Amino acid sequence: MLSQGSTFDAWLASRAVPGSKGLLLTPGGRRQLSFRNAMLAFEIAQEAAPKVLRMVWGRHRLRAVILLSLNLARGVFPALRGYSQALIINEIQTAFSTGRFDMKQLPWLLAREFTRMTCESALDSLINSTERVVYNSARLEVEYRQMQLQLQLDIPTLSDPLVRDVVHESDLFVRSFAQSGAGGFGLLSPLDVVRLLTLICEVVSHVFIIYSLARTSPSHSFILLITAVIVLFPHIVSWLRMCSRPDNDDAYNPQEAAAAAKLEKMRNLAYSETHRREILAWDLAPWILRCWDNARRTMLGLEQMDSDLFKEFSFAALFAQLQLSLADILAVSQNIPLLLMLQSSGGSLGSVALYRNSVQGLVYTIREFLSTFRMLAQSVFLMGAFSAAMDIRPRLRPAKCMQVPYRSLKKGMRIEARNLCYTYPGCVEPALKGVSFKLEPGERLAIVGHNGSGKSTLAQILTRILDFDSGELLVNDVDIRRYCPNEYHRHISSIFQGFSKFNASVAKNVGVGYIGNVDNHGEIHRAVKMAGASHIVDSLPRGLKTRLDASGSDSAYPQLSGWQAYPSSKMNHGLSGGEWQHIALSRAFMRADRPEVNLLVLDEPTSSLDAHAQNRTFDAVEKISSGPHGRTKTVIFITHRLCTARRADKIAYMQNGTIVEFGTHQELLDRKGAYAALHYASI
Ligand SMILES: Nc1ncnc2c1ncn2[C@@H]1O[C@H](COP(=O)(O)OP(=O)(O)OP(=O)(O)O)[C@@H](O)[C@H]1O
Repeated sequence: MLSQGSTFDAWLASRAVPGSKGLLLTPGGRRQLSFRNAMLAFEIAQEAAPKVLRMVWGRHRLRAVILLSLNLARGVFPALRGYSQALIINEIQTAFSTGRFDMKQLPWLLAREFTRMTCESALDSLINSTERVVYNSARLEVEYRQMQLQLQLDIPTLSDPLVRDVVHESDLFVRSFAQSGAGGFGLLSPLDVVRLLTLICEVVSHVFIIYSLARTSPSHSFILLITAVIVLFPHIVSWLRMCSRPDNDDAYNPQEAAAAAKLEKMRNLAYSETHRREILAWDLAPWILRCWDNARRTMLGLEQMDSDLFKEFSFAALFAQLQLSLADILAVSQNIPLLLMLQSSGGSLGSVALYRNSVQGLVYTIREFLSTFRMLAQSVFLMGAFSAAMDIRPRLRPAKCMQVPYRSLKKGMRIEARNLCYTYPGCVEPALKGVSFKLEPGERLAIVGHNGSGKSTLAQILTRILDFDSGELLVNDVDIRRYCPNEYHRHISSIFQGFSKFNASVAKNVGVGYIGNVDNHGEIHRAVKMAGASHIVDSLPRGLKTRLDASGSDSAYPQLSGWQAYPSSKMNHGLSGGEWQHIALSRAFMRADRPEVNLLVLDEPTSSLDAHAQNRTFDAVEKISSGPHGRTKTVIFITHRLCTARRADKIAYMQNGTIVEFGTHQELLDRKGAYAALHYASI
């Protein structure tokens, strides 16, 4: 759940597309430079910055202080460099103008310059090594927190699009922590504020030098005025240019925002491995490319330029010409202060060189400062997202005061559902309507019904993957909402309809079913055997070590001539649908027979298996869920095959999101209702 604090509100407000009602910038979209956004950034920084900086700087407090001090010191060095070099030039000039070449001062000045250079290099390398430690530990901290967040978010929490967006931008914030502003995505982390301080220091020292030099001239006010124009003009021009032509990748109006969303969708589709087969089989490539092209054109403003060619061309050309002319005038005018200074009594070649060096340094530093500042301003919004994301509480996790420890029953799990209702987010029609049933520990329940009748939804609610909207679900006579999902999951083994396939070895694919035994090949072999999959594993080239191809592509393509051969040991092996189902069953069996597991939930576990394999699987389930003294686990399975349903103690027949018939196979047949009709139709 998102805690709606002021950081979150300000972050959300910053994403609003100007002039649209409720349209938001795509996650990661750059915010416009405006007064409103500046205020929002300030609001976010006020609340989030101390929190984030405390989090990341806490790891190396002393080093962080050293880093800050060294960076401030570094800011003075460019001015010192100019000053030291000016003294050397002056000494040489004096020698030439007086004709006395003893130059006693020169070795001393050169030694001083050499010392300065050595100190600067030493300082730079000290800063780099300190920066590496501080940045990397900060990076580790934020990356760890982001991973932790990502792993604890449950499906109901992630079904909120705002949560997904805030997590996305939070992830971008984490990526901005690549060392020393090299963010990789043109992002800067808040730690790069240090760079701003260095640049401010540089500006101050250059200004000080220029002022000191100009002071000696009678026309110092004029020199300072011209210098200010020379220094500030390029920045004013580039600012004006930026205002007239904002960055093309940013969506600042509703059409661009819609295009950005479409662009993202098409890009995801093009890169998706999951959809690759359909894209090829249905020849979707031209359509994807066309949609992408249209969206990209809108984003880049190319359509508008095409239709408004003359206006765009003339404006751009005029602007560029104007800029060039003014730049020429300024280049010439740079010499005016130099001439004035040379005329004054204190004017010397050294001071002229120093002035030039400082003016150029100032122009460069201000440019650096502005671009760093602009990037940092964007990172403030990402920092807001990170800070808001860290406060997300997974919806399924109960508040501490509500939590109850799970207590196992010997014979399995007692489950009682009372009037459960659930509607998927964004849907109107409920998927579950007033579902009620009761299961005693150790009982086996088969859920049957037509497609879309709510069977899988019910399975996900029973396994606490989804929450329900209303009603009650008691597990061992306790409200399921009072159990911590992690703890509850320890007592369940499940297979879902669209089970996971990993691009990993067979051993890993099976072993993750009980992570404590992920490397225990003995246990993995046992689970594989229980699932009747030994013959599949034995037929693979490297047995349990064979890497599987989850994308469904055929790994046995012939090597194209001229292409570097990929070692066959690294090639992933494809499996058939039924073979994958055996792997998924083995995974579920990794934990199914553990004593702490009280419930097995199997959603169509044998849908791709042949009749023999299906019977063997249900025999295995029966064996796993029974001990020498009777049943030990409750079993719930979903099936479309009524011959397997009759193996259960009870059958729930679902229709339109609710259980319309509930009882034993015989009771339901005697009732002569929907189940009986389906049963007779299937034989
Ligand atoms: N993620 C989802 N978002 C929105 N609606 C969904 C989602 N998943 C399922 N539904 C809808 O909920 C209803 C119940 O779906 P459910 O998957 O539970 O049916 P089912 O009985 O398991 O179907 P099947 O036998 O085809 O697997 C359907 O109307 C379906 O369209």
